[in-house]
Amino acid sequence: MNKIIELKQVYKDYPQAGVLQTVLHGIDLEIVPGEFVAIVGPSGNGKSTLLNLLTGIDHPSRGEVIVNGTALQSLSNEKLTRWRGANIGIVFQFFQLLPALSLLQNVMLPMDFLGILDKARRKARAMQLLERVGLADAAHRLPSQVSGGQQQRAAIARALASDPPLIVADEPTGNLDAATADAVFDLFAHLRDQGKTLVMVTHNEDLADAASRKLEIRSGRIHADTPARAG
Ligand SMILES: Nc1ncnc2c1ncn2[C@@H]1O[C@H](COP(=O)(O)OP(=O)(O)OP(=O)(O)O)[C@@H](O)[C@H]1O
Repeated sequence: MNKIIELKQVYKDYPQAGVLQTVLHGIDLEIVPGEFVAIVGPSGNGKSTLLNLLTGIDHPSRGEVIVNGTALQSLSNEKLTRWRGANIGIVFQFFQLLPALSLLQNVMLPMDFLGILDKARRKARAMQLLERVGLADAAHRLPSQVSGGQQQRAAIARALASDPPLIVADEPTGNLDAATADAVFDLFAHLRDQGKTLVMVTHNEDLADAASRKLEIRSGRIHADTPARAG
């Protein structure tokens, strides 16, 4: 079967107090299109590092990362940025909204960057995405004028703007109250029904249980790789 993500013997070392520490130890992983993967495991065990590698935000010390048929280390930084915009929707805490732009402009940004659609359609699509995450009324506000949870939802809308085949999220419900977390949960279920691939780190057990596959990372290794629901 074709794969959307392939990691081959991926290692990541970081210098810590002048000594090289291995944070990921030879990860082999294949994810096929349409999978909904929850990455779980204790804090500090390499989950975010793994997401950074499979989005090309960081590179492995050794090994290969291939996403949607592209070996990420083969791309220049400039090409990688463009490639990422078209292929991956990212929902990370530090991938923040631009403070000087309204939520609507932030959601339009990936489409502006890639030159997708004409301006009127970009705006209509961005508005539609904001509606989907319950933010139609806040579309013209700046990020500083809405709550952390609303910013998080706007970031999810932005991640979907270029209609990427892959969505990668780090704690997507981390900042959200229960009702909003449920709305995000429904949105992800809808994306799964559309055949999108989702890879997310989550401590939310409901979200992890709704995944089709659960990867447990311990000490930089895949400790368990299981279908999240029986059958
Ligand atoms: N840029 C970096 N430089 C040095 N060490 C780093 C860097 N990024 C991560 N680490 C170290 O790598 C290890 C794994 O970190 P990582 O953030 O991947 O863990 P995590 O499982 O995502 O944790 P959490 O659930 O708390 O987010 C930690 O010991 C961390 O201190």
